[in-house]
Amino acid sequence: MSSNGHIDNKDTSCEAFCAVNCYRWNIPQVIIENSKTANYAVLILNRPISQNLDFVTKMWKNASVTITVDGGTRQWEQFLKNQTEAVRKTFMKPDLVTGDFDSIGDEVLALYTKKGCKMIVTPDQNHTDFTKALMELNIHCNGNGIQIDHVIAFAQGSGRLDQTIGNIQSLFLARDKLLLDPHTKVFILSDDSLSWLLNPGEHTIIVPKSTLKYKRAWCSLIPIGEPCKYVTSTGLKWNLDNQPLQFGQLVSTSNAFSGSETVTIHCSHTLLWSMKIPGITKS
Ligand SMILES: Cc1ncc(C[n+]2csc(CCOP(=O)(O)OP(=O)(O)O)c2C)c(N)n1
Ligand SMILES: O=c1ccn([C@@H]2O[C@H](COP(=O)(O)O)[C@@H](O)[C@H]2O)c(=O)[nH]1
Repeated sequence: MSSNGHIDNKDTSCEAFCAVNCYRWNIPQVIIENSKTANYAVLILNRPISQNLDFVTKMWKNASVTITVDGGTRQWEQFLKNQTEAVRKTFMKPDLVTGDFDSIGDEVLALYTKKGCKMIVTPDQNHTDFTKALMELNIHCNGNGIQIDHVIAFAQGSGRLDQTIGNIQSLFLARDKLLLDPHTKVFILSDDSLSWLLNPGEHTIIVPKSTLKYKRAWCSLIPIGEPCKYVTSTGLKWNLDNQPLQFGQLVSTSNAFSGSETVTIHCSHTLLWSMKIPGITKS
């Protein structure tokens, strides 16, 4: 085992990582009951917002910190434009607007500056605007005594593939470069897909009832960046039993739920987990 408590890639025995990292992912709390039980930040990345008004309103209003990221500010403005005056008034301005401001557009830049938003220019061209927004979120939280349990980044799988992959890189950077407090978890929400990294270790995922009820609810386990030598799962339609996941070999896409309220995953290396959250998009 490495000094930071993670499993070395060379350490291949299943038993070696059993006692190391245990995680419980209460997804109903993250996505459905957030107002009561969690402190979180919302980030709007530069993709059209496809979730329904009720969901977006709830997520935004109950967030401890809200950030629109560069062209994400334009997307937010577009989302508001499509709402009634009454709805528009209920949305406060974002706490921060960040980015290198190459895609926010002059008009929206001027509008949000005039609204009195805190505009933070992040010109560094070695990191994406998403990654830099996470860094600014950390500075904001530290400076204002805010503790957040998780971050929900509104994104989409559509659009530029390099940006979609870059967003997954941001998940790795947040974890490996400690961009945020280590207990703060980062989720990407694309339409009705929620995705996050599973560290090497044991995971229990509490599955929302809406997902269990939904006939075609899917989930996936993707070995991003490196093969995952051992994966054992319960609660899935196609469970893994101490099996490897690796591109060119086996990758668990289009998996499904068995009906159990919890899924357990025991993995030797990092996996990207994605799952369907029904009822949060417009259609
Ligand atoms: C090896 C390497 N490849 C590529 C880049 C270029 N690069 C990486 S992140 C980044 C900023 C991207 O900004 P963002 O606003 O997130 O995306 P954009 O819409 O401008 O492409 C740039 C230019 C780099 N600095 N180093
Ligand atoms: O196709 C896309 C484009 C962008 N993103 C995410 O949004 C931020 C900000 O993008 P800008 O183009 O600078 O406005 C970017 O860092 C990506 O995280 C995306 O996901 N897909």
